[in-house]
Amino acid sequence: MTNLVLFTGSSILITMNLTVNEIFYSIQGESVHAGLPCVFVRLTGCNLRCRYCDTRYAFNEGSTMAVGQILDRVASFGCSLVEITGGEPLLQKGTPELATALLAQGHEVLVETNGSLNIDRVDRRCSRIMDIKCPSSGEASKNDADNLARLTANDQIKFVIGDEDDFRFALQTLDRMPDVLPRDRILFSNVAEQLPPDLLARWMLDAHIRARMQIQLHTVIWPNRDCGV
Ligand SMILES: C[S@@+](CC[C@H](N)C(=O)[O-])C[C@H]1O[C@@H](n2cnc3c(N)ncnc32)[C@H](O)[C@@H]1O
Ligand SMILES: Nc1nc2[nH]cc(C(=O)O)c2c(=O)[nH]1
Ligand code: SF4
Ligand SMILES: [Mg+2]
Repeated sequence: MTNLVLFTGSSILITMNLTVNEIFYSIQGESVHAGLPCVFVRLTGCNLRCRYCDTRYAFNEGSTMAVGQILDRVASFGCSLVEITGGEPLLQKGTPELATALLAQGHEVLVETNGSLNIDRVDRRCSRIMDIKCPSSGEASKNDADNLARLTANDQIKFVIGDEDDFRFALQTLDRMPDVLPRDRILFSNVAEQLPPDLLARWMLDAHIRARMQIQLHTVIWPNRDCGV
């Protein structure tokens, strides 16, 4: 969707609209930024259907907003850290413009993506937090292997592990990966309420893994909330 904004004189600015599910201010619950106050812009729509997805409410529901409206809403929270998530943010044509506009306003910008689409659609000054989907998600065949060569030291990768087969898959993927990311930017998370975190911890310790374990912090803080946090 596009909006046309006409200026006096000869220049025409074309700006994009996006479909937004929710915008909220919370404690970052994932990534290397976990624990920091953060504004979340959750975009509508996803091209995958992971078996464990905790955000199905963002598949279809949303309202149209112009980039400028999103910037105003984000600014109202007075927080420098912003995450664009979804749904799948790289699906929407306006996401690159939104990310670059947030950077221009001085925000630190995280983009959470499922790894099936070209991550270079968004500015490399963003930290792209890229899931590598494991077999138990049912969507591992959608991983774009070319994304591994696009990662920069500012990005993060994430394996959401549902069982031991997923853990082995993650180890094998790391073995084959270019050595771009430091170990603290390689994240292993358990599928909430499916894989007990102590089991994942044991596997990671036994493998002497060079990666960071994560538990979704917001689900610990707000166990009974499934959106808006
Ligand atoms: C809702 S997704 C949105 C961004 C993008 N679609 C993706 O999958 O990365 C955000 C993150 O939540 C993770 N996630 C979704 N459901 C989960 C669950 N039940 N337990 C743990 N992590 C989950 C996803 O794997 C992803 O890392
Ligand atoms: N608090 C909080 N932190 C998050 N980090 C990534 C999230 C996401 O859904 O992408 C998320 C979320 O939904 N809530
Ligand atoms: S890619 Fe992300 S939003 Fe889409 S189904 Fe999987 S976890 Fe949910
Ligand atoms: Mg979430």
